[in-house]
Amino acid sequence: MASSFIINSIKNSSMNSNSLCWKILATIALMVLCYAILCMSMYKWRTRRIRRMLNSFYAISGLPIIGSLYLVTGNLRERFEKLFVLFKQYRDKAPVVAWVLHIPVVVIGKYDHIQTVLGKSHKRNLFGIWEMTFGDSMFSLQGEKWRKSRRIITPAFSPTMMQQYLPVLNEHSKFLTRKLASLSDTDETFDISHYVCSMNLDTITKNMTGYELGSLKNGITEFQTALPKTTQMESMRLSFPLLFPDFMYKIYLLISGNYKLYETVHRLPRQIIQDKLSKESAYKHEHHENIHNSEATSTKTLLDLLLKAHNADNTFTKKHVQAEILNMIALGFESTTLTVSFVLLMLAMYPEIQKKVYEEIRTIYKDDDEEVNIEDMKELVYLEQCINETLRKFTVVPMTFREHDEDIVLDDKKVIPANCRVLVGFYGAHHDKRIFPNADEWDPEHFAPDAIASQNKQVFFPFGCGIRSCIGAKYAMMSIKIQLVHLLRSYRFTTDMKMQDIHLTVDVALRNDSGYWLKLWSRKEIYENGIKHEA
Ligand code: HEM
Repeated sequence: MASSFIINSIKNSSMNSNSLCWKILATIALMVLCYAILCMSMYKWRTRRIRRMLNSFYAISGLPIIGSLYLVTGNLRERFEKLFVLFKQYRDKAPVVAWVLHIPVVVIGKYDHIQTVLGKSHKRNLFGIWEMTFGDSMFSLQGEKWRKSRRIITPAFSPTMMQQYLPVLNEHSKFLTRKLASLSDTDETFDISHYVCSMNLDTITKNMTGYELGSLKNGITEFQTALPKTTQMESMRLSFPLLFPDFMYKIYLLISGNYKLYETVHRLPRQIIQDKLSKESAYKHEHHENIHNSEATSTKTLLDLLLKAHNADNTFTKKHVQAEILNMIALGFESTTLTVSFVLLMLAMYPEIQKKVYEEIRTIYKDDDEEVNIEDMKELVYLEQCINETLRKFTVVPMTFREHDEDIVLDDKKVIPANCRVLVGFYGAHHDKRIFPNADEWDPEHFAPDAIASQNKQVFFPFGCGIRSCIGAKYAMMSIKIQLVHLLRSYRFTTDMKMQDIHLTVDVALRNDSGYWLKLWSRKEIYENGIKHEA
């Protein structure tokens, strides 16, 4: 009797506490909903001019609260496929309006609109995405702060500095070529991007900071594994409106245990700076001289420029230096890795074109060990056509966002209102058949000298355009060419992959979800042993 009384009271009290819990949760949910509705109404009121002006634009359908995001749900691969279908569907109607939650976004994809918008715009607005990765760097900053960073960093890409980068690029490319020898002349396929990735990470780190990472020699670093995960997570954020506010995203990271990925990513620039400062202090100690006059601090790398700026101006903090180093390494190594991997995959799929590239390389370089320099590179016209075609077909940075302080009149008299976000679709412009007749194929003839001469306008934006275009464009092209010359003059690449095996995904960059699976055949071996595999 007593025990059943106790059990009943426990049951009652747990039912009571359960229902109390539910009541509290329901009240919180109601408050959150009311707050969201209030914010949205205020936002609508503030943006009434934008909405009125956008009435003349074709609008992609949107649902309450989530807007048009329901059209591009799924994993990154599914999202890109859906985006591509949407792009085809709305291509001729562009510019169109889509809705990210309740926020209107004008989507443009025609080359003349891109030129107009990027020519006038200084402000990249990515909905706060990637800010946790790239923080206070030039990539995320706006206005005067961005201008200051860009001013400090620009000299790192001067002609003199570009000359200085050549030895490391040549040396690392030779090392990669030697390393691949163990994989050559067997029928086994391997994903070339893993090797190219390590090499590019080592190269950009060494050239920008003087730091030896040694990931190609010693194996993949934790930075290399963590970085793509953070950028992918941040891209997925766009599909989950609940994760838009930074504090919600941080809670998610803490609960899922992914916060440590960010710690790993941010550890590398800290370590590089620490290493540099320790070396400087050891040098100073040893030579008893003012470090600022010493050889050890003469401007050799981007890191030297950044530390100099930091010493001269305390508003340019150590945090800024760290962010800029991370930004350069991250943006630099991923984009060049993807381009080199895609070019090799395409050349493996098109042996006739590979043969033509090889012959061009051989007319300039007779010896396998010859260094590649800036003057020779100008003669690699056909190789450059192949690189450009790859950057067109697989636009590594397929889109960006802008926001303007003033109205922008597009050529056909449509006006994008001030303070309205714009999604700039480079990928769309690169797949316009009026400009690139064979747009769905990989066809280097799109960039043949005659074809380019007939286009007296800018229609190709691999590195963006305007004031916020890629600061590393020249470095990237130089690095890509040097790697390809070293690899292609030593090996012939083949693949079992077909175009239909390529499945694109997009986070901060466009990549092939199914990898870059190649076989390679040593050219010397073919030459010496009689023609086993015709080059
Ligand atoms: C194939 C290689 C590369 C491609 C396709 C590429 C593409 C781009 C594009 C399209 C933009 C402009 C985005 C926008 O307008 O919003 C950009 C910006 C940028 N890129 Fe690259 N990039 C490459 C290599 C590099 C390298 C090697 C570095 C550094 C060494 C670099 C550093 C940057 C930085 C810092 C920005 C931001 C510039 C600013 O906001 O002022 N990129 N890149």
